[in-house]
Amino acid sequence: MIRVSVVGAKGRMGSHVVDAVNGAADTQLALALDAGDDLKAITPENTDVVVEFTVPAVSLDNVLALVAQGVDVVVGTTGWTEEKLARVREAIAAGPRPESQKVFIAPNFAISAVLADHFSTQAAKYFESVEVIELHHPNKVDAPSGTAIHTAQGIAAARAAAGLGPVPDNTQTDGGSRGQVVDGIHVHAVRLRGLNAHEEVLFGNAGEQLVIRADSFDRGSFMPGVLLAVRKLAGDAPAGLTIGLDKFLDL
Ligand SMILES: NC(=O)C1=CN([C@@H]2O[C@H](COP(=O)(O)OP(=O)(O)OC[C@H]3O[C@@H](n4cnc5c(N)ncnc54)[C@H](O)[C@@H]3O)[C@@H](O)[C@H]2O)C=CC1
Ligand SMILES: O=C(O)C1=N[C@H](C(=O)O)C[C@H](O)C1
Repeated sequence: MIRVSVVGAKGRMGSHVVDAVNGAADTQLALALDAGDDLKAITPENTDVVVEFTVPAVSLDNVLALVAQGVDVVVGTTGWTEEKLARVREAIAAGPRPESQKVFIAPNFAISAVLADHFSTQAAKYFESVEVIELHHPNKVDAPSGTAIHTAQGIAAARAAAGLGPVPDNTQTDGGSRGQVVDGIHVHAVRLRGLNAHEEVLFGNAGEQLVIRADSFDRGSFMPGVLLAVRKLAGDAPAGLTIGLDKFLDL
């Protein structure tokens, strides 16, 4: 049995992870912690893998603490920047298990979103225009979504590798309607009661359009991906920091 501790266990995602861990035949819940609890309770003696779904403001500190305690971590929380990722790599190198420590961070665990991201990166070099729209429940604290940032970054990298220039845009005045620009790609965020997690990537050429869309209607859609990551970290995932569920899929 893989012993799994959950940090952020009372949250929307954390509570689903607790249920998923309790419901799977090969995992068992070790500790379920939330704000105010002492992370030091999680040790290699009681936990094989920690799953961390909290808030962007605290996730880095949680991961650094867990790495210092020598436990492997699956992270679903958003808000990761290159600077924060560098801090995690440094912590692994300076931690108690530099050769075997595993940390896995995924902007999205739903297969539909991972594939939409993957297909968007593939499509990127064939289109002059592209914009990303993400749509979420209004309780979400960050905008744009971590997934949308990741998608935009992947599209921008693919465009750069193909030698494409900037997307065409003759906007002369903008009060914010053109969205946030991530690596040159415009990203728009919608918050609407009734929605869960959705992303649409619009590609355009003269006379044609491609739309790639992923819809997660229920948080249960993230759980197979979370359990896959837990099993990979308890199994043959490489040591060090790994980013993106696509690394564990045969894409
Ligand atoms: N990677 C993925 O597939 C997905 C990622 N997310 C991301 O996961 C994160 C959490 O989302 P939700 O569960 O909807 O948020 P939420 O607000 O429902 O849950 C966050 C939980 O973290 C707890 N928390 C806050 N500070 C803490 C601390 N220092 N230590 C331990 N627990 C602490 C809160 O009390 C709360 O229970 C967000 O960043 C969200 O964007 C959400 C859905 C899917
Ligand atoms: O807060 C959410 O709900 C979600 N957050 C993640 C993100 O910001 O990309 C993943 C998914 O979109 C749901």
